[in-house]
Amino acid sequence: MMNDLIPLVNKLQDVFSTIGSDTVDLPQIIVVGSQSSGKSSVLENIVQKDFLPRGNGIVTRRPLVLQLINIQNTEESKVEEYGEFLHAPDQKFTDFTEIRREIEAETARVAGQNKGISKSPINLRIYSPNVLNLTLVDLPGLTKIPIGDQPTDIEKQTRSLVYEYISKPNSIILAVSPANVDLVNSESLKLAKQVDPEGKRTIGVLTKLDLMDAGTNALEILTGRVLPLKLGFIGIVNRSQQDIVGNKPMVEALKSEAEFFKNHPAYRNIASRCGTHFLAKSLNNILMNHIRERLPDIKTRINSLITQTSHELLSYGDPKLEGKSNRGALILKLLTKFANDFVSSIDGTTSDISTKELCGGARIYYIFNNVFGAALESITPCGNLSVQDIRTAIRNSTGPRPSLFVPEIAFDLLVRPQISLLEPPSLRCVELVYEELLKICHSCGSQELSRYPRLQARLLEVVSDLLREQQGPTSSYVESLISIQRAYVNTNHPDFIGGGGAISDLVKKNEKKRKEFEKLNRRANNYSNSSGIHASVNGINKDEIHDGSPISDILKESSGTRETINLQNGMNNPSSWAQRESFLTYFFGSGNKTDRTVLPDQPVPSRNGNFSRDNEDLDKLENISLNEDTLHLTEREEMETQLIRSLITSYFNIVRKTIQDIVPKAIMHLLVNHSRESVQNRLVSELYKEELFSELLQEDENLASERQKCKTMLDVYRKAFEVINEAM
Ligand SMILES: Nc1nc2c(ncn2[C@@H]2O[C@H](COP(=O)(O)OP(=O)(O)OP(=O)(O)O)[C@@H](O)[C@H]2O)c(=O)[nH]1
Repeated sequence: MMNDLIPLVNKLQDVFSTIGSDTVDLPQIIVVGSQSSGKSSVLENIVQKDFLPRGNGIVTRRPLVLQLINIQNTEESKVEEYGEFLHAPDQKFTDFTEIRREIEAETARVAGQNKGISKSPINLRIYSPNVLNLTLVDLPGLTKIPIGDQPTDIEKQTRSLVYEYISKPNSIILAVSPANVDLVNSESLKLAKQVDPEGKRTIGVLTKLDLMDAGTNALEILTGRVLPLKLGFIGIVNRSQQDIVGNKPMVEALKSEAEFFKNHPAYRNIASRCGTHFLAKSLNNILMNHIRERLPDIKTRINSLITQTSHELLSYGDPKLEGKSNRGALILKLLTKFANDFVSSIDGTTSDISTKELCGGARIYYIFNNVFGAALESITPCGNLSVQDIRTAIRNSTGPRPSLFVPEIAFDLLVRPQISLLEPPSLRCVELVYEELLKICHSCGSQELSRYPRLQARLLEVVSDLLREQQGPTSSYVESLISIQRAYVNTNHPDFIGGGGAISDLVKKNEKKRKEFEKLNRRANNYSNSSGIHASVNGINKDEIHDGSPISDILKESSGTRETINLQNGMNNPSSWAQRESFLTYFFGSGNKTDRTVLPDQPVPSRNGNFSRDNEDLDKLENISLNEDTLHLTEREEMETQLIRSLITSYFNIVRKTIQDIVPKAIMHLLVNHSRESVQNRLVSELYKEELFSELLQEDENLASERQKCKTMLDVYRKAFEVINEAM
């Protein structure tokens, strides 16, 4: 069972190499060393074959994933040693020189001739009775100076490649250092220390022990007294350059190595823990234990990858709905999903509600309450009406001769266009909601739907058409809501300040005040003209008028202070009370529209401010509004203007309230709810047609390939899981 672990990881390695992903950190031994430290020699010794490229400069320029598989000789026959590349699975390399050539060719193919390095690994598997099961990754040697046409940042590139491999927590670092160089200068150990500071997963390999200066030895290092590594240091003697040139056979080299340790005075006692054979055995043990330790975690990891990837695959579409016979069901499903998304977005029940901005239904309510509300509020009821406009209206409604009820006609005349001011914001409100609905429908849809861009486009088209169809009638309806308000000016509205009831109340109140005042006045006279009492009477009266009387409210709303002062002065003067009352009744009658008080025929001011009973030429009268000197108003005109303003404001506020209330209701009913309720039916009736199916379900190429990739990954993970399950 233990011995099956390395082949198991080899299998996993192969499985994962097909997708070129390192989503799973598999246990493997990474060989790291500076150039000429003897890396290749160590590997060749382990394999007991010459098979690695040799030469000057960096020879290893791509990671080499070397899987060693032990095969046993049978009693009858000796098995054949051979190598196999993952990139050429059908080729069996029995000649190891061919393997070297293939590595060189494959390196050049991807990394170029004598140039830089590449991250993409070469996978080589060697079957031999002389190897123990092992998986090693040989990496480019750490270099300092670029040579040939190597890129100037070759050192950085190599380092980052090495770093990438050794920083994975499941990898074991085989740090090769030559014994004839001070250990503190070992590049491989320096790098290993960065990713494994406690030395838990680093094995030190000391090469070139035979090249150390006479009288020196590495016993201190090999026994772990210089640098404590949990997995220890192992001393090695590889073939020298001379041996290589002289083609010294591998078997001979291993023999010489064993002799070296056995006979060396310093290493004699630790000879059994030195040399290539011991290294291979140790690595095999270390790797097996390591795999056994990591396997449960790896299994869990693969399991979660399966879940994750199945989920992702599902997001591309239900595999049960694949195939021609299921096209109808698939379209229906996608239509329904789209319609449901649209509805739940409006209802605010969608699962992925944005937290960054208002959207969907909430945004529609925001439009109603804030945008529309603010737009209506910002209209000043008489903002665009000058004193002159009002007086011109009064004069125009008077005609050539001053007649009855003139200011009421003027009020009517002036208030209608003011009501029209409510139309643009109301129509804008319809537009905003329409745009929001369009936005909602653009945000509906899923990964699955985006797989079918034509269907998606048609869905959007159909819903946009539906919305557009509804927008027209909604706007017309809202327009007519404003027209309705303009059609009849209801001065009897209970909230209207000029309403019959309100005015008669005002008149009654004023009458009461007048009587009280007269009573006080009489009493004051009885006190033989005591000046102190007079003052107090006047004081009381003034306060009362200022305090909450409807007319003073009207005045507060007015903008012109001059008019206000005039009117108030007039009211403070008891003698003008009768005149004031008749003035109010003149405007509004005595509370009964059919029974209006007729004002005595009074003179109307002409353009030069004089009263004239003569008939004026109509044309001239119209021109008055253009004439500067007409701005001089009589007291009476000021009062009229002021009152008309107040009436317009009061009436406008009533209409505005109604519009603010009714327009959102109309939009909800005619545009939002209607689209919400009919979207599903509309989509089905427009798109659920057999003859459209194949066109609508044309897949997006990119997404189709993404989905395929996802499917392949899932297959790989499932296979890996199976492999582990069989072994555990
Ligand atoms: N005498 C002796 N020479 C060695 C030993 N190890 C390696 N060499 C020599 O050192 C030189 C470099 O060895 P390689 O195995 O090619 O070193 P490398 O680390 O793989 O070098 P690159 O592939 O260039 O990164 C060769 O000439 C080897 O013969 C050793 O233990 N003793």
